Amino acid sequence: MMAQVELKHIDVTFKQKKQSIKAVSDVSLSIEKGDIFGIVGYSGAGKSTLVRVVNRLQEPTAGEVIINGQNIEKFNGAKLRQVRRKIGIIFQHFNLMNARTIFNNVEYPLLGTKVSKHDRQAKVTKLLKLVGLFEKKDYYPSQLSGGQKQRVAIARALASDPEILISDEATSALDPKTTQSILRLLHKLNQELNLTILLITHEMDAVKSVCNKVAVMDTGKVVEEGSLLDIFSAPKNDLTRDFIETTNQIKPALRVLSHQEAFVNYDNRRLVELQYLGDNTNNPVIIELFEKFNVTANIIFGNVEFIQGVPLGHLIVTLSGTDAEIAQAKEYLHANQIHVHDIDLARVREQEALEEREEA
Ligand SMILES: Nc1ncnc2c1ncn2[C@@H]1O[C@H](COP(=O)(O)OP(=O)(O)OP(=O)(O)O)[C@@H](O)[C@H]1O
Repeated sequence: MMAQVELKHIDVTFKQKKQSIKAVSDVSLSIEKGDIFGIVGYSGAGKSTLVRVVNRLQEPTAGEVIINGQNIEKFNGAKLRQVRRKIGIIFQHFNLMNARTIFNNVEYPLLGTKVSKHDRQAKVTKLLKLVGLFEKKDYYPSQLSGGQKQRVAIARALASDPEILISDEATSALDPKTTQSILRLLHKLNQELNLTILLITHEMDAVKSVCNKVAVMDTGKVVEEGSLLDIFSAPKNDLTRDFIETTNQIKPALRVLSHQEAFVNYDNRRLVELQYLGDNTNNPVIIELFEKFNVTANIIFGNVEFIQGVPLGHLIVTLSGTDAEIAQAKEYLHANQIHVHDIDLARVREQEALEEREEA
């Protein structure tokens, strides 16, 4: 299948008087039609600069941008405008026009096109209904909540029938519940309009909710990339792990344990984290450990979530039995595609102290 957006070896360097900043460094990504592709990274990682390259709001210093098989480097004038119309964009601060009504905000991109007044009105009506805001059509932006403003911005972005929607931190100013409702809307648009979405965010939770693919950026580079399920079940990079940790309760659970009396002098081979994917969830493995090896596994904490419809489970358990029995039990778990990590609570405490010092 031909990629819809292909970025090849993109560099963006900003030259200032004394120094130059490499905001994007050798990034290659391939986004297929219908993807909801997450690009996650901390502030300054280069995400916004990278996506601005996609519609050439930012010229790359090096590399190629290929949209629907066409290298857009030499495009200008009408041809570039045409490409840009196929790429909608929404931002953190909505960028609505405060002096115009909701209706007129959404209609705005259609003014000055060949679309007749009648068709414009029909289209704006349809779009406002699609985002659930038709009743507010005569309101002004200042009369709407943040989530509602973002819905207007989405409707406006859809007015030119884009094939691709770039969401640049579009939920970052919203509360968690509103964030989820906007993400659900984006997912609906992806499904119903076959809209390709590029979701730029520093929130891995947002990526986890809607994306099918994700790239993690750090200081201008993509450090890891893959399907959502691969990234969540087998992250390779420390930064990716940090982002994933923000989306589940395992780290806080370990911190609580690390301060409990009962775990002060524990044997760290006996406190383990089990991670399993998909069908393994159904295996009564814990019971088998007892039946086969006489090892009891006591569940201290459990977290199961669905990633692209596949269950991903984490259990923190204590194992009791002889050393030999426990070693056998661990081997058996490995053989059943259940990852086993020994938990080092002393390290958990050190890590916590370190983070507290950094925050102070
Ligand atoms: N026009 C510019 N001139 C000079 N430096 C820039 C310019 N735009 C961005 N930068 C720098 O490039 C780097 C990447 O910025 P960018 O905004 O792409 O990051 P980001 O991951 O989107 O972060 P944020 O979410 O904070 O915007 C930063 O160091 C930033 O200061």
